[in-house]
Amino acid sequence: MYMRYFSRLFSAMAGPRPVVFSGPSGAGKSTLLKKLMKEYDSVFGFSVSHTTRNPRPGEVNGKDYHYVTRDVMQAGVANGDFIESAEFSGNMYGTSKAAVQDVQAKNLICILDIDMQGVRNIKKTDLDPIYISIQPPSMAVLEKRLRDRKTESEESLQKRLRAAAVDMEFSKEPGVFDVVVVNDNLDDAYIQLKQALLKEIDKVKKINRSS
Ligand SMILES: Nc1nc2c(ncn2[C@@H]2O[C@H](COP(=O)(O)OP(=O)(O)O)[C@@H](O)[C@H]2O)c(=O)[nH]1
Ligand SMILES: Nc1ncnc2c1ncn2[C@@H]1O[C@H](COP(=O)(O)OP(=O)(O)O)[C@@H](O)[C@H]1O
Repeated sequence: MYMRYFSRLFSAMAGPRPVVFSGPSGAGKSTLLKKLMKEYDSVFGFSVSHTTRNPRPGEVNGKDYHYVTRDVMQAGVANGDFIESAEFSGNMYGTSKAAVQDVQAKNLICILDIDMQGVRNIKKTDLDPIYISIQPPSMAVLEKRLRDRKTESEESLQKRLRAAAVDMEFSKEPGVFDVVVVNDNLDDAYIQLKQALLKEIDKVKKINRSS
């Protein structure tokens, strides 16, 4: 009870509550969070994860991810530099302590885009974020979006679809997510997302106005 109170108090002192975005690969997390960060650029900051996967065309090192080798990533994890890390579709991904601290130091709402293992692990920390799951309307739509995105090999696509089926079930577990947004029509999904975050957005705007 007291521990919970103090961890809340400390996270309040550290700045606004972070937001976790999770959901299947191809559900639309990047699309939605980029829209959000564009509209509210002085409110949200992105936690730049590390990954061992190769950059896609258009992705920028240090902005979308920190692209590193497995050796570098494993050394960082062993050194305690990461809040959480996971293996997804044959690659390592992880949130460094520095990634979150960089955003919180600017008094911005820190956005984490992480898979379901990341969600489970973040729940064991005192980060206390708002958990949002972005889900596709169906498996068929998800597959079409992933194919149309043209970023994955057939093997990678199949791995992502297998993980997606597990993720869709996970999102239904009671008490895991604060909000589940089904991304069918993009504009509707975006409105739902904004609705879920409005209170936190207003808080940050107020704090930043008065400082
Ligand atoms: N646990 C964890 N998952 C991450 C992290 N960064 C990205 N992911 C997840 O890794 C998965 C694959 O990401 P990515 O390769 O960018 O593919 P995409 O989701 O299809 O664009 C997605 O589910 C991301 O949410 C991280 O730092 N930690
Ligand atoms: N509501 C939507 N309707 C149609 N296409 C969408 C919608 N949301 C996202 N997309 C497209 O689907 C693909 C996957 O979205 P993306 O944001 O990359 O997903 P994620 O980050 O969850 O892997 C992208 O090509 C994106 O442009």
